[in-house]
Amino acid sequence: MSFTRQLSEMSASELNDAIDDTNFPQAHILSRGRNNSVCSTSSTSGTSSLAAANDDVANGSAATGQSTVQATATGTTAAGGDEVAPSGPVRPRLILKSNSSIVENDGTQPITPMTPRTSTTPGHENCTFHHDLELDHKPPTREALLPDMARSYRLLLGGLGENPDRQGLIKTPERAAKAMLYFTKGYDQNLEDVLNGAVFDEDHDEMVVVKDIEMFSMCEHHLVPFYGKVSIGYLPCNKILGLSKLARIVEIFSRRLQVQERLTKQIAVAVTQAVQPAGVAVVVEGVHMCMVMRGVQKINSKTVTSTMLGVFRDDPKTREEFLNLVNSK
Ligand SMILES: Nc1nc2c(ncn2[C@@H]2O[C@H](COP(=O)(O)OP(=O)(O)OP(=O)(O)O)[C@@H](O)[C@H]2O)c(=O)[nH]1
Ligand SMILES: [Zn+2]
Repeated sequence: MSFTRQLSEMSASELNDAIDDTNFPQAHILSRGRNNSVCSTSSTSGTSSLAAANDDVANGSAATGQSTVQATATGTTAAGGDEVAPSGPVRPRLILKSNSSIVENDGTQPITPMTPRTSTTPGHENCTFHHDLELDHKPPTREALLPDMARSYRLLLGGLGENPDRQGLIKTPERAAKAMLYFTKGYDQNLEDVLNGAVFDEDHDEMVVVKDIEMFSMCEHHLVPFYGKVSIGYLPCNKILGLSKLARIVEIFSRRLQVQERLTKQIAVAVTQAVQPAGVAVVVEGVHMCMVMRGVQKINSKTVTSTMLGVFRDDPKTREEFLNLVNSK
């Protein structure tokens, strides 16, 4: 497997474009699925006709895996319920336009141009992280950040009126710097490495849900933690993901400075990028320490965010099945 674009290299606006592409009617893209799979590439609007005038389906050759889409996106499936007959309507595959390694361009599809990512800052030409935030400062390795960070923490201690040289605090700046590097280690990870090839061909088209994945992240507004749990569901199109990789995807994006909404979206896009399923659903439940330890001090409040793509967005039955599974004890 080779992704030509890393998700972590996509800017925030590119991520949003990717999401939009899968959710809005204007973005319909129809082409034959990979390897003539029964799951076809398409956008996921529930309003469009994806009637691809597929003679293969009409003449019955769909059973041999030659089909594309002949039905609207909605109603082609109901996970855990109505089975899709091999010769019947097939489930549209979710795609990301921005990722040219996923879209099989038949010449009619607009591909978002790639933004050159190489830093022009001297000494930072080979930087591999922070690109998604478009930061100017791109040090060559994360560890190279430590001395500057430790100096900053030392200043901070002084600013608090503390004596950074007293015994208990002597090593605190270095410890704090290392801790902050750990809290943000997701900047150093990318989807392809994390997946480690654990994408398997499997003739399975029922919902896969991994729920209650612990998540620890850092609020980008206050630099204090928010934590909670993530539940991910997807409807495979003949490709499944190693189960642990869903939790690892959560780590990539939670171990950064975040807002919960973006975290939710990035996880959904990453799963899409990994297995091009018929749909992805992500629900994140978070407790924000900036609302607990300070500010409004609402210790029991929880923030719930969700991203529903593909059939999870278009088909209420599929969405309901996912939410029931997530909410069951
Ligand atoms: N949407 C969203 N907001 C967040 C998240 N984490 C923190 N915030 C909010 O970011 C906002 C920052 O608001 P400001 O008024 O600039 O900062 P503040 O004075 O510290 O705000 P208060 O927290 O209300 O005291 C607050 O409303 C936070 O609750 C998040 O993940 N998503
Ligand atoms: Zn906050």
